[in-house]
Amino acid sequence: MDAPLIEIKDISFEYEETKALDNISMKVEKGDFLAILGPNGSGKSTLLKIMLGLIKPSKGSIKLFGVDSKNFKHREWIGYVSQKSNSFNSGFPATVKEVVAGGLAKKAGLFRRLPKTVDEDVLEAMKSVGMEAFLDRSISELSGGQQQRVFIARALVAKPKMLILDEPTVGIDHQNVQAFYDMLAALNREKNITLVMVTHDVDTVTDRISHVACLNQTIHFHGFKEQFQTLSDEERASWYGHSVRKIHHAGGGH
Ligand SMILES: Nc1ncnc2c1ncn2[C@@H]1O[C@H](COP(=O)(O)OP(=O)(O)OP(=O)(O)O)[C@@H](O)[C@H]1O
Repeated sequence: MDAPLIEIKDISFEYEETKALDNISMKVEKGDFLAILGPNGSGKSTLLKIMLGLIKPSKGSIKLFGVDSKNFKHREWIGYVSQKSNSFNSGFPATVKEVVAGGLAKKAGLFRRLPKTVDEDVLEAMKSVGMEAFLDRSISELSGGQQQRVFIARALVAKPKMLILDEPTVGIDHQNVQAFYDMLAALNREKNITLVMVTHDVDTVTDRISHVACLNQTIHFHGFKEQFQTLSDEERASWYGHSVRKIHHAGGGH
């Protein structure tokens, strides 16, 4: 069996006085579509940053693709779409094609030039997110949801094995959120890309994902979504201090 793509063991992290993560252990296996749920300030973004190697835990260890994160050499296997990527300066002059090709920069740095297949790679990435008709448009002309798809294509163009997404549906209206999650589910199923996603859209995502992790400083639940669906509202509320559903609705502006 393949090693887990992410294996976190007994990790803690503090920002000066604030304890953000307390003794977290979890695994992400190849093919998982994991939603990480939790209220504001529960450590979700911090956990993603640790997975990405952007910050180091104060305690514990992390393995990526079976290798200690300190020795892991294939950062291009892990694509990242950050929370802020779609809050784009509307005057930004780049075309969609240029933005997506920019996702090859990490690889290009390695080989000092873009691969000859750049146009094909960009087209393939754009097809995966259903946006091939928009290649020559200016990025600033697109809607929030369309821009978010372009940023996913930008992460996909480097052909990652896994994508980490921090609240990817912020700025996307409710109707388009459904189609957006369908697109992610297709990437997971058809392209076999493992997905780890922070989200507040509990009700909308549960049909598409395979696993759920509930975080509030520590992991209160991590398992198949079918197990998550059998938990009572009281049980979920006891981890959060208030109900997960309430978080979903109250989080509309988040
Ligand atoms: N750079 C920082 N300096 C100090 N404290 C921080 C910093 N970043 C986050 N924190 C604190 O660490 C805790 C966890 O923050 P984190 O951003 O990981 O939560 P989150 O679950 O992603 O929240 P949200 O849903 O609001 O995005 C919070 O108490 C937050 O205030």
